[in-house]
Amino acid sequence: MPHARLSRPGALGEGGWGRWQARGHSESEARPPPPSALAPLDVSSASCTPTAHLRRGPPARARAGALHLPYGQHPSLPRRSANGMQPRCLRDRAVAVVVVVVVVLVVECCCLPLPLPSPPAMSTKHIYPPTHPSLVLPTLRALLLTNPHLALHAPSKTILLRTPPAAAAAAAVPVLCGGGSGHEPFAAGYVAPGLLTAAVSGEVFASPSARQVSDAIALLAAQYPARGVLVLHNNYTGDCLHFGIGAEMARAAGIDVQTVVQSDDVSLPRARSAKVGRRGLAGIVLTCKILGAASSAGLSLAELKTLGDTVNRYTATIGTGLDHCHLPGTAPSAWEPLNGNDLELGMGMHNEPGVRLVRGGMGSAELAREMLALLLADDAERGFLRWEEADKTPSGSGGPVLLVNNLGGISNLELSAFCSEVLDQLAHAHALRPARVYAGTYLTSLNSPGLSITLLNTAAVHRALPAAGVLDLLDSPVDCPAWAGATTFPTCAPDDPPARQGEPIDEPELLAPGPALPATFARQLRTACEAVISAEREMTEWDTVAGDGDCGLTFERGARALLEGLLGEGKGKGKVLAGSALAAAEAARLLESSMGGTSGAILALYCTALSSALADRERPAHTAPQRALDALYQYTPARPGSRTIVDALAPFCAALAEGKGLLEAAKAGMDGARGTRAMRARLGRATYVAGGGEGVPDPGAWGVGVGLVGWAEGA
Ligand SMILES: Nc1ncnc2c1ncn2[C@@H]1O[C@H](COP(=O)(O)OP(=O)(O)O)[C@@H](O)[C@H]1O
Ligand SMILES: O=C[C@H](O)COP(=O)(O)O
Repeated sequence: MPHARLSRPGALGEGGWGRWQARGHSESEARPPPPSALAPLDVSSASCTPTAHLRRGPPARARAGALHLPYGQHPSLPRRSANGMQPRCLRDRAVAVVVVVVVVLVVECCCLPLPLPSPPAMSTKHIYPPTHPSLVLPTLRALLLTNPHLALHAPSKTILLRTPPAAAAAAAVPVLCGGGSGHEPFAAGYVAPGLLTAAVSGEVFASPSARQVSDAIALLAAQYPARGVLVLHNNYTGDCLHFGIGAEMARAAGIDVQTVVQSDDVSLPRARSAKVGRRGLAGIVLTCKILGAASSAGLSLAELKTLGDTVNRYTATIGTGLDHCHLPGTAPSAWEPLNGNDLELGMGMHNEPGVRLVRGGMGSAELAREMLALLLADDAERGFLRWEEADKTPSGSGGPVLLVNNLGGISNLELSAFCSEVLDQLAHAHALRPARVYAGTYLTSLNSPGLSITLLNTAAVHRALPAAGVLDLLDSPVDCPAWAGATTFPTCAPDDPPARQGEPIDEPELLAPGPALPATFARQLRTACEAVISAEREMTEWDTVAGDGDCGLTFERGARALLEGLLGEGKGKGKVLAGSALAAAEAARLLESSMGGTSGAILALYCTALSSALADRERPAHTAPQRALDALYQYTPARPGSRTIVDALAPFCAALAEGKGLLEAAKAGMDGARGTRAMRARLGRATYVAGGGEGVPDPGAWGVGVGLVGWAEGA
C-alpha cells in the first residue's frame, strides 16, 4: 500500500536517524547424547573454505517412542492466473460489499457454506510467480553468502555457526531459536557468536516440523556436547506443538533440552487469551540477545531457562498495522478490511488482528498515545508489566529497554520519527526514560506497513534475578549484521560454491502393517487430495479473515505430499504399502514434513495415533479412528465446539464407531465443518479476531471435511 503512512504530513517533528541505540539517558550507566546416537552427517555451508562437517544423529532406532518423519519435498504450488490487481477505489469496494452482502443472505437462506466472490486476480506485486517453489531455502542460502560465518543444514533448514567452536564456546549451552519464515532477519539473521547458536526455519508463517526441530537440536548437541540445548520460540500453537514434539524426540535420544516460550503481546486482554496465552512478538529478539550473551558468559541450561522465562515475564509488546501483508503465491483477499487510512491497532506478526480496527486511521501522536496506554496499562485485563516508580528510569545496571520494530514496510524515516514521538510521550506522559533504545527492522511480517513497540522492565528482572545484568548482556558486542552495530565480517568471494544439500537420514520404523488396504485406496486418496487442493482458495480466504492466511496453502502442501509420496504423482516415487497402519504412519510422516503449522502438527499426530490404533488387531478396525482421536486429545484441548479440525474429525470418528457407512460418516464430518461457521474460536489464531471467526467456517475443519468426503466418494 504505497500511500500508507504513520504520520499525517507535517504532523511530526524532526526524525531520521535510521537505527539507533541511545544510552545518553543513564545517570551512571547436560547431558551429552550417547555416542551411538550420533551418526555422521554433512552439514553444508556456503563459505570461503570447503564445506564444514558436523556430527549429527540420532538414527531412527535410538529414538524409541518418538515420531520419525523424513523431510518432504516442498513442491511448487501451481495456482490461478495472474492478470490484474485488487479493486481499489471506493466505488468498487462499495459494489463488492453489496454483492457480498447479497450473496451472504442468499447463502444463509440456503444453509450452504459461504461461497467466495469470483476469483480475484493474482497480485502482481511479487517478484516470484505463484508457481515458484518455496523461497525459504534460497533465502537461507543468500544469508550464507552474505554471512560467511554461517553454515546451513539444508534438510532441516537450520542455520548454524560454521566455525567449529573453540574450547570455551564448546562448553557453552547452545541456544536454538526458530519459527515460521517471513519474519526476516528473525531468526536465522541472529545466528552469530554471542547471540543465537542456530535457527530453524519453517515455511512462510508456518512453524518448522518436529523433525526439523529435533534434527536442529541433535546437530547442536553433537557440536556442543557438554551442557544441553536451550530452545526458544514464540507462543503460537504450531510452534508449541512442533518445538514441543521435537524437544521430546531429542530428550528420547538422551539430549538435555529446556524450552523458553516467548509471549509478550499485550493486545489481547486476559479474558480473550485465557486458553492460548499471549502471542510472541518482537520482544523475542531481546530475549535472543540476552540469552545468547548469557550463554557465552557461561550460564548453565537451568540458569538460562530461568533467565529467559523471567525476561519474557517482564517484556511487553504492542503492534500496529496500516495494511495486511500478502503471502507470495496466494490470491489477494476480496475481504481485506484495511482500506484507505484504516489501521489495525494491536496487529500481530502474521496479519492477525488485535485490539480493534480503526477506520480512517489516526494521527501519529494519537497512535503512540493509544499504543503506550495499552503497553503500560495496569488494569486486571492488561496489566502484564508491573512497574514500580524506580523501575522507570535508568539506575545502576538497570532501566527500561525500548524497541521500536519495523514490521517490514514502514520507511526508516517514519519509523525513526515515530520512535522520537514515543520517547517524548514516555518521558512526559509516563515519566519513563529508557536506558537503551533500539529502532529498526528486527522482526518483520513480510513487508507489512506496520510497527511494534516493546518495553522490557529490566529492574523487575533484577528483582527476581539480582545477578542477571540484563543491560550488560544486551550491550555485549556481537558481530551480527542484523543486530545493531555489527559490521566487521570479512566479505565472501563471489565464486564461492553455494551450499550443498545434506542428505535426509532416518528411515521409517517398521510397524505392524494392520488391516489390508481397500482395493480402492489409490482412487480414494486421489479424490480426497484433489478435493482438498480445490478447496485451497476458500480455506486461504477464511484463514485470512480469521487467521494468518496460510491454512489453504498448508493443506495443499499436505495433499500434494500425499499424492507424491503415496501414489507417485508429480515428482514422487510412490510407495507400496503392506497395510493400513503402515499407510497411516507414512501419511503422518508426509504431512508432518510438508505442512508445518498447527494443522500439520494436529494431522500428523492424528495419523500417527491412527496407525497405532489400526496396528492393534485385538480391537475392531472401525473403532480405530475414534481411538486415534482419543489419543490426539492428549495433545490438544480442542474438543467439539472449539472451532477447530476436531469439529470435523469427531463426528466422522463417532459415526464410524457406531457402525455407520463411510459416506454417512464423511457427511457427518462435513456437517461438523459447516457448523463451525456459527462458532467462536477458543483455540488457534481465530481467537485473536473479534468475534472469534464467527461467520466463516473454520478453514482447518473445512479442509478435513472436504478431504473426508473426497475419501468416501472415491470408494
Ligand atoms: N489447539 C488446536 N487443536 C486442534 N486444531 C487446532 C488448534 N488450533 C488451531 N487448530 C486448527 O488449525 C487450523 C489452522 O491451521 P494452520 O493454518 O496450519 O495454523 P496456524 O494458525 O498455526 O498457521 C484452524 O483452522 C483450526 O482448525
Ligand atoms: O511464523 C509463524 C509461526 O512461527 C508459526 O506459527 P504456526 O505454525 O502456529 O502458524
